[in-house]
Amino acid sequence: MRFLTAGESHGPQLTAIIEGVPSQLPLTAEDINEHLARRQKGYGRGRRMQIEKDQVQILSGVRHGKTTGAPITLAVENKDWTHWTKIMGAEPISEEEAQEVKRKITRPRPGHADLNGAVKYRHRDMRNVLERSSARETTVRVAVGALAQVILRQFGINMAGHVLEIGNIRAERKDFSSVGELKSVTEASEVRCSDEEAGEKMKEAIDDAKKNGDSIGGIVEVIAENVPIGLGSFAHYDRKLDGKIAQSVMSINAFKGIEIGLGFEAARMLGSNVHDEIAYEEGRGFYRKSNRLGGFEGGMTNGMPVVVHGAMKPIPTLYKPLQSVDIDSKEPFTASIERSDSCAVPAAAVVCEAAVAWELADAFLEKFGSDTMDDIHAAYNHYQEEARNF
Ligand SMILES: Cc1cc2nc3c(=O)[nH]c(=O)nc-3n(C[C@H](O)[C@H](O)[C@H](O)COP(=O)(O)O)c2cc1C
Ligand SMILES: C=C(O[C@@H]1CC(C(=O)O)=C[C@@H](OP(=O)(O)O)[C@H]1O)C(=O)O
Repeated sequence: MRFLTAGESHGPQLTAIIEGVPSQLPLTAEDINEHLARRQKGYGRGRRMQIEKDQVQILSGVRHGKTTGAPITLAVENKDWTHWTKIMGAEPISEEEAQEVKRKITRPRPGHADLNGAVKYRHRDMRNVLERSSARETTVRVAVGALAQVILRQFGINMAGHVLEIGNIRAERKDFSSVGELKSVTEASEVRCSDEEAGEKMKEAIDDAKKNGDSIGGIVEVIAENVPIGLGSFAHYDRKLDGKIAQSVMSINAFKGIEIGLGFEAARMLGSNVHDEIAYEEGRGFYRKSNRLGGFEGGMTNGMPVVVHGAMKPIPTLYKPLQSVDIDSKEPFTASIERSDSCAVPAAAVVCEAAVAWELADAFLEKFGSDTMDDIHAAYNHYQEEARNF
């Protein structure tokens, strides 16, 4: 599969075109809206989330609730667009009108794409950069990830994304018997954290940051269970699935790090405490007694749950302004802002889940075929039987 997204933060809509989705997959807008609503929630978000009510429109590739195998178009409206039609319209306008509508953005915000994008594309109005580099785009990436999860669920692969850390507040690890259980607990929490006590402290940390005009980041975790052995390949660098997941997660706005399993911690430990010993049981086949490596060896899944961590930096737009330099006057200034999230880590957990879901679903279809669901089920069942009896 492949997909492209298009759309600006304050333009009319965000759009995704997804190619390579098999036919006969049951798919409804509700399957996607559920995830869009999850992304909008979470403690620490700014006023924009009160304006938007993200709902997908399925504009092609689905008929009477089932995919046809043709490219699928998903669109999500920006409700805020009504306030921006003049500023963001596609029709040409004169210099005077441009002055009237809104002055050019010439003050780059540290931590954003503004300055690099302006130099690269030679824009003197940095709105041309910030509109597309905004994390508003993650809306439609979540829509694409929701579709990927519909595919995965057909094969019993369940996923959850949740918050492990906000600033220096860390959640206590709890044992859940299933990803579904983890998901229901975390969705009930405003910070999407399974540890109630830590969750309250996380909210306080977000409040403190906000009160001080600051922002705060954190770490999210995504878990996928019932993933078959052998998605991805050791055979070539660009087929290694852990590498593809890393690219996808790092492409999320404000993500500065990714770990699979123990991740960076593995580098500080001895080998005997890192590697997952192999066991065998008649009827079940090979399995591991532990899952420190997060379900990956040799760029391939090993049948254990896939465990991915992503680190999000604090939101760059601060009410406590940072120093910058105007690109026209070359004068220093301290940035002022109208609105911003103070923490978007709970929302980012949903985005990270979508990124991992896409890569897993793509690798799944690469292994089991991608034309029509019946054929994929047959290939999957045959392979799983072989793997159990290997
Ligand atoms: C869900 C989500 C919401 C975000 N909201 C904001 C925001 O309100 N204000 C802001 O300055 N940055 C926000 N960001 C982060 C910026 O989009 C991001 O830092 C910026 O585009 C620069 O990209 P980089 O941090 O990946 O280098 C958000 C990120 C995510 C994932
Ligand atoms: C719109 C979303 O996030 C936006 C991401 C964002 C940024 O700079 O990345 C800045 C803010 O937008 P605005 O400047 O319009 O308030 C966030 O609200 C969203 O997540 O749907």
